[in-house]
Amino acid sequence: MAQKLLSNINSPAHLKQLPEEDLARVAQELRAFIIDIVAAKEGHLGASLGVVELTIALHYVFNTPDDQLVWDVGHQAYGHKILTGRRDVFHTNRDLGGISGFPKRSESVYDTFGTGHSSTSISAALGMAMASALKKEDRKHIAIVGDASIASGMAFEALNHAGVSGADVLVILNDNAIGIDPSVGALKEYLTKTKSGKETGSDNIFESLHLDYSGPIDGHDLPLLIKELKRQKSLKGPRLLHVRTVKGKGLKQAEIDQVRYHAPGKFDKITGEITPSDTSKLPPKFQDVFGLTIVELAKQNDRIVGITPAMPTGSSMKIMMEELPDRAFDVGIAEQHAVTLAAGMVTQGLVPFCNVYSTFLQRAYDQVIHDVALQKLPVVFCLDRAGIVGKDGATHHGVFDLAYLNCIPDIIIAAPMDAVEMRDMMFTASQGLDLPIAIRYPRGRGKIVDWQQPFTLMEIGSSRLLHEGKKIAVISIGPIGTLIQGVIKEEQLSVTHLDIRFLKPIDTRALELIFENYDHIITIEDGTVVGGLGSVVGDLAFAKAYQGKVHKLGVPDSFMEHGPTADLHKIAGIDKGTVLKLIKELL
Ligand SMILES: Cc1ncc(C[n+]2csc(CCOP(=O)(O)OP(=O)(O)O)c2C)c(N)n1
Ligand SMILES: CC(=O)[C@@H](O)[C@H](O)COP(=O)(O)O
Ligand SMILES: [Mg+2]
Repeated sequence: MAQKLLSNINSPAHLKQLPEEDLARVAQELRAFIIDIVAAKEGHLGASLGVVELTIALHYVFNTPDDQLVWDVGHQAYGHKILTGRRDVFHTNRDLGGISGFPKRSESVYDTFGTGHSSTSISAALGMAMASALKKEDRKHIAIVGDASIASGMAFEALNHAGVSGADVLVILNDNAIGIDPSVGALKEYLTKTKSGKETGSDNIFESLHLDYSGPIDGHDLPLLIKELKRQKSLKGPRLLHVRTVKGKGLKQAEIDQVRYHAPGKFDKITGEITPSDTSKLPPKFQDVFGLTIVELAKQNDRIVGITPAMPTGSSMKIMMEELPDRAFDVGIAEQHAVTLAAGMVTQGLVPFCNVYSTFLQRAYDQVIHDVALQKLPVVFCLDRAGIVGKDGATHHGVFDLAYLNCIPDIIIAAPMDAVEMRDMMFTASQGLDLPIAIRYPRGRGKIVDWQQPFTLMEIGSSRLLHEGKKIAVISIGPIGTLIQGVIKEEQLSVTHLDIRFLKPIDTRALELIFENYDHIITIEDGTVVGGLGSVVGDLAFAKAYQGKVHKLGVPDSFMEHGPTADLHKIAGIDKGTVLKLIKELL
């Protein structure tokens, strides 16, 4: 589609110069532009398509960036980026060195608050509004939050405070009745029932929280949106505008299959069809190893249950939700609740597998310590997307878990090298442990095709010696060990390789043997080098007065940007080239 209008919009000021009648055309062009680029470059599609009109109306009515827009999660902000001076670089979205897929303060003054994790926008906008009030500045603060994200505890905490704050904050609830997967919970039903102004027959939940509620209104009706936003602009105080939109709006397939088109990968920009790829002969994704294995285990042990906070598709918990619907639960974007719910279940004799993306477990840190580890409740945490995740970038890399879990007493920390080990770890955990366990594994596929081997019970804290050599011992944790195996084999290196498997309890006997027999130890992990495997081995080496040298390879002490995972591994120095170079230098 010709970008007649969009090609002249380099900032919201240009948008504002257009007559209101032209905005529908801008919406068409903006949608086409997003589809064009995301079809080829991948990324988050559905959410951005759904807020095209809302984005245009917000920048048309409000005086951005002086008036501050705070996007929740930020995966819907593509239109916002394109209208705020990033149209010509939008094709670099999520590339190494390109723009981020999420709002980022260092990228633009229009990105008022960095995001990626959900449910932060109301707190942030409220903070800005309170600061403006104290500074006696007259500007508007607007949080745009989705129906799944507003159901999270943090969003509720902010709403509860906003209602009594007196602050000039507008919360726009972008209600499309879906998260990545269908939204869950009573609030979803409440929002669906809310027909106009106040829900008939009962108090409006937002008004009960002292927010001035308006809506719901059609979020694709531009004239109506503009009229309502102008009215909102003239108001003051905490208020909430309920807007109904359709996720994927404007691309038929994306509207029909909203889960798939949340982030569909490459697709045909004309037909909308997702580019087919034959994955049948590939090794499975780790998430599917989880999803298929938990069903297998749960069929043998009726005490096993599954919990996911809003990621049934991404974690493959949906396999269990389909096969054993009474025993697998999507609790919504509620990581803290998911963890303590699991803890509660353990007290009653269940064996909950609580599957949380590594990066999102950060939000439930206190629950892991206070509700689980402190009480020695054997919750089985399956931490998906551990390590560098690629194009989602700094907000989503699961690189801190080894470090943040390792300092907690009474928790077992495991990382399988491959799918077979992962199955065995899950099996071992399902047999009943007396401590909680975290099993971390990365985004993407492993290397083993024939992975559904009979289960083997593992000894907790035991490592696996994979190769014996001289002078140098490489200690790996997780699937990065496969890379080490490959390097040793291809280059016929005479080095020792230990798959440590458990960071806690660590195999001190195996490590002591290494301290006694090798001049150099290389630790390698897909996680931060500060506090992870390298630190643990380094500390133990020091305590044992090891005379050799410990070389720690891992993600450096800085936030990793976005880009293809392989490129980021190189930048972090956990790639084949770096390992080989180091070994050759040491040999
Ligand atoms: C704390 C946290 N948990 C989980 C996610 C993963 N996640 C990203 S978007 C999303 C759904 C958001 O749904 P909603 O707020 O309704 O926005 P929509 O996608 O419908 O626009 C989820 C669960 C996240 N980003 N942050
Ligand atoms: C925006 C968000 O948080 C999710 O959509 C995330 O990008 C999912 O990551 P995966 O693609 O690894 O499931
Ligand atoms: Mg939604």
